[in-house]
Amino acid sequence: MIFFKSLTSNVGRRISCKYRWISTNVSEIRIYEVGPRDGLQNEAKFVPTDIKIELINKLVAAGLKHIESASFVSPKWVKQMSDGVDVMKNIPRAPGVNYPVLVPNLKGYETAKQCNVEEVAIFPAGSEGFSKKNLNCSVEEGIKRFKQVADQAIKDGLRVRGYVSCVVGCPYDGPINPKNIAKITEQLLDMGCYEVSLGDTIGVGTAGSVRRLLVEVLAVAKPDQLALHFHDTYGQGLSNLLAGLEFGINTVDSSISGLGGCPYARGASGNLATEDLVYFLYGLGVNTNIDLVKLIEAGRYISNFLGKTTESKVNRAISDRFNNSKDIVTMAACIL
Ligand SMILES: CC(C)(COP(=O)([O-])OP(=O)([O-])OC[C@H]1O[C@@H](n2cnc3c(N)ncnc32)[C@H](O)[C@@H]1OP(=O)([O-])[O-])[C@@H](O)C(=O)NCCC(=O)NCCSC(=O)C[C@@](C)(O)CC(=O)[O-]
Repeated sequence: MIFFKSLTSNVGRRISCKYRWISTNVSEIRIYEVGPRDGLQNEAKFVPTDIKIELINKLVAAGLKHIESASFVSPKWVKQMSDGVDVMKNIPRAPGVNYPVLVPNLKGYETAKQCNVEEVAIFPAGSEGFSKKNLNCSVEEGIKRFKQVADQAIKDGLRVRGYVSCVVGCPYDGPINPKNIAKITEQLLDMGCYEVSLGDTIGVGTAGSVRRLLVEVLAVAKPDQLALHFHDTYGQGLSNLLAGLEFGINTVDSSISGLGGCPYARGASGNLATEDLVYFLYGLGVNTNIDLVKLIEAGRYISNFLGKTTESKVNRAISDRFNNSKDIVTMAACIL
């Protein structure tokens, strides 16, 4: 804890010279797990509903409190998410756990409402090219459509989270001007989103481009209204995260086993792995209240089902060397 505080304040001082920004202390991080949605939506092999539910239960058992569990998008667009209703109706909802879902329009919202969700996420794009490919509309049309969803959800007493995707780069339009992202962030906050998650959808960001982005976005939002959502395509996820933490942002999206990617974002790969994030935060002395051993088991569960090697380096390092859970406990205890 002390080390982390001194790290943030030192880096904060450096940033304040260049960007006139004063860092806040971040001693607790809120993790927003996106594995069951962002993680699975790009998987070619259909994951049966009971496996999705078991994955969510394992993530709850590991201590995660915010788990994006499904999306109610068009099944013609993303077949993997077509069983969202069954997932949401059959998850045993644990007290104190938030199970948000992603919705693209009022039709998806109505389905979400029937499933008794407490939070929905809306997701305009940060670029015209990606908006067209992912939502079949312009950025402006997308904003109008999402405002209808936000208005209705707020009227119904639900929480609304916003995403902006392609915040650094777009596979169709190239580099993105941070001012455009700040404008969309402001529009989402004006609609009533309690938080806006900044998505580096194709994982091209670096600590430098993330800092430039945050300087603009933090002109319209407070750090506690933002979340960081990094894909790890170029291996920059953790360094980008550190750049974001320096600005006092304390909500981070991640995906179990580093699963993830968007079917409509060419070149997108997995999200920052939750196991790597938790290990990294433990190292900084930041409180996560997550059981790393149970998290590793959840990652192994879904990777085994998919027949894939985990994308989490932490999970791989531990799983490669130790094959039974007693050894994993020993190893984890040594690391921490
Ligand atoms: C927005 C649409 C629907 C427009 O798609 P469209 O084809 O323009 O819409 P439409 O209104 O013409 O509808 C086409 C058909 O889909 C149906 N439909 C329409 N809406 C729904 C719905 N909600 N639920 C169920 N069905 C729906 C509708 O009823 C119709 O069925 P038909 O009459 O042909 O039988 C489509 O483009 C879509 O679903 N896009 C979502 C794509 C997606 O899920 N992408 C991945 C998530 S975004 C992401 O991963 C990035 C993020 C958030 O993680 C951040 C980051 O990583 O950086």
